[in-house]
Amino acid sequence: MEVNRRKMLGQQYVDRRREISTNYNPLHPHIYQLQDSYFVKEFLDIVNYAKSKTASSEELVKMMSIENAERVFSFQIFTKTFCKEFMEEITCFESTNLPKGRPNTMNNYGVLLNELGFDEKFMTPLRINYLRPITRLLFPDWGGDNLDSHKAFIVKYKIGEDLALNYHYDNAEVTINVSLGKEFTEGSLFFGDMKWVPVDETTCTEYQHKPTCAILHRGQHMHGALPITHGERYNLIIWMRSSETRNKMCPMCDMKPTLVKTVGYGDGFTKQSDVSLCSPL
Ligand SMILES: O=C(O)CCC(=O)C(=O)O
Ligand SMILES: [Fe+2]
Repeated sequence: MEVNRRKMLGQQYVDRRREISTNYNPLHPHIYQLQDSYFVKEFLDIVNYAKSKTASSEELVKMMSIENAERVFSFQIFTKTFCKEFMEEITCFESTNLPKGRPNTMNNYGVLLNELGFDEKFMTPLRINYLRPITRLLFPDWGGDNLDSHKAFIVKYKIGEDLALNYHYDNAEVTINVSLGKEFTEGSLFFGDMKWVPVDETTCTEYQHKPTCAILHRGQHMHGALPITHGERYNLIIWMRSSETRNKMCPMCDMKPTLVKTVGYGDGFTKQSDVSLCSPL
């Protein structure tokens, strides 16, 4: 039953990807290919430092903001121009009648970026060449040095549509969450504790997103998004996965996964494009 559902989801992805690549005319074709010029200098400095032979996590975090929640770090990543063009691209795609898979069962809006064609030349080099040197130092215990796949998507909150996101953990070892804009009030992220800590023993802290900035956290660190009270909020979310870590235990059901072949990265369980039978969010 679950195997068939998985196969059907895989086929739906292939069909949507084909239909979108045939019929969608990108508004800003250049942004589908990652370039250094999309990043602010401070972020490139962080990456260069992280790549250096003598880099240490202690020195690396001094180049970032350390947030109130444990092991949550923030830094500016993209330029304003890039964020604007990226959001214009998403808005342009949203306005079409082309098919759209939604990021997960918690979001009714938003866009899966692999369907739009952002994986090969944008998200994959971003993960390998820029983010992994950082996660290698900050999250070695969560497969930070071998995050070998990802699921990248846009979440969107707007008055009259989705306003907030329930308290949850991600189907990820490490998550990066980038605020793209547009203009919004409220809508802070809140962090509790790791998922195995009872809720009544948890104290939450808030983080107010700032457009162009990224927040990096462990996927199993419980969090949610408070309602926006005005405007529109778009965020780029990349759930980064380590097959080595999750092949031993599925982060969603805490059991050893049973694998079934799929297309694309699936849920990131092996390097051979297989997917677990565990249900994602
Ligand atoms: O809305 C946000 O900033 C958080 C989104 C999130 O946590 C998720 O999609 O997993
Ligand atoms: Fe999340």
